[in-house]
Amino acid sequence: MLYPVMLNIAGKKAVVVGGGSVAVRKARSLIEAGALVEVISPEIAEAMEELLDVHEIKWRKKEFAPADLTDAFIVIAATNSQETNEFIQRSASSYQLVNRVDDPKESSFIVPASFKKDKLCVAVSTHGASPALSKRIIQELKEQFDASYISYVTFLDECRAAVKRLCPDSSGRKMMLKRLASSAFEEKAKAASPAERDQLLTEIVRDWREMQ
Ligand SMILES: C[C@@]1(CC(=O)O)C2=NC(=C\c3[nH]c(c(CCC(=O)O)c3CC(=O)O)Cc3[nH]c(c(CC(=O)O)c3CCC(=O)O)/C=C3\N/C(=C\2)[C@@H](CCC(=O)O)[C@]3(C)CC(=O)O)/[C@H]1CCC(=O)O
Ligand SMILES: NC(=O)c1ccc[n+]([C@@H]2O[C@H](COP(=O)([O-])OP(=O)(O)OC[C@H]3O[C@@H](n4cnc5c(N)ncnc54)[C@H](O)[C@@H]3O)[C@@H](O)[C@H]2O)c1
Repeated sequence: MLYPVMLNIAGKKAVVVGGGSVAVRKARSLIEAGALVEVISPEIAEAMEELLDVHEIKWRKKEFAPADLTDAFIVIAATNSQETNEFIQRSASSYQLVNRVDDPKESSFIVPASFKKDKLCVAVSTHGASPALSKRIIQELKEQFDASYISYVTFLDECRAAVKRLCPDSSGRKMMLKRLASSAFEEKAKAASPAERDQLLTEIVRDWREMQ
């Protein structure tokens, strides 16, 4: 069983070895997360050239060598050669995170299918059993999270900051935060205007104060 996490890789060096369609997909998501991406490959696909045109990423036009991994936080072994991918993995230090796109069992992490919009991220993995199914599950889940849902999540972020500021005791905070996350509150918040939303938060804080 793998351990699911949300990694902060902003400003960290990410080395993608290979320049084919799989490398492109991984490079794109690393860029979105703010990593400093370096692509190592003698050849790159057109879609990778397009990424190079619009983003601050480096392309080292060469075959992989262990020195390419210096200072890398994350490594993606995405060549079409099993031997090379294995060599990349063996060349990494134990503290570097390595994803081998051809071998989930030997990877220190695998990449889930995901949907990200503002504060909401939904990720699905089948532990490599069926990446195509992970992708389909995400496409189906995506339907549930329309613009009103995303703005509700953004509102919850503001509410959380307000509740932490206003309420010093942890059980009161927990009570309010659970109420904000309830489906009843979600329905009200999604239908409300910004001014009405502020009023909804005020009511929750008022109810808590009355209980004191
Ligand atoms: C989710 C997604 C994220 C991403 O890559 O960004 C992702 N693969 C995606 C798509 C996809 N990959 C493949 C197909 C063809 C259909 C099929 O095989 O099902 C499709 C579907 C398509 O392309 O439509 C083929 C494939 N994938 C792997 C192998 C090697 C092997 O199994 O050994 C082979 C066989 C190669 C061969 O045939 O030899 C391995 C992995 N792929 C993973 C992730 C990790 C496990 C995720 C999980 O736990 O579910 C893991 C283990 C490692 C990793 O890459 O991290 C991304 C969807 C992005 C999106 O939503 O658009
Ligand atoms: N994880 C996934 O989601 C997934 C999906 C499909 C396929 N795969 C696996 O990923 C592999 C790559 O798929 P692809 O479609 O991107 O392949 P591809 O053939 O399009 O690209 C391979 C890339 O690796 C580069 N390369 C080869 N040897 C190299 C070396 N020694 N050093 C640096 N770069 C080197 C090539 O220049 C090329 O850019 C497949 O062979 C398959 O095993 C994984």
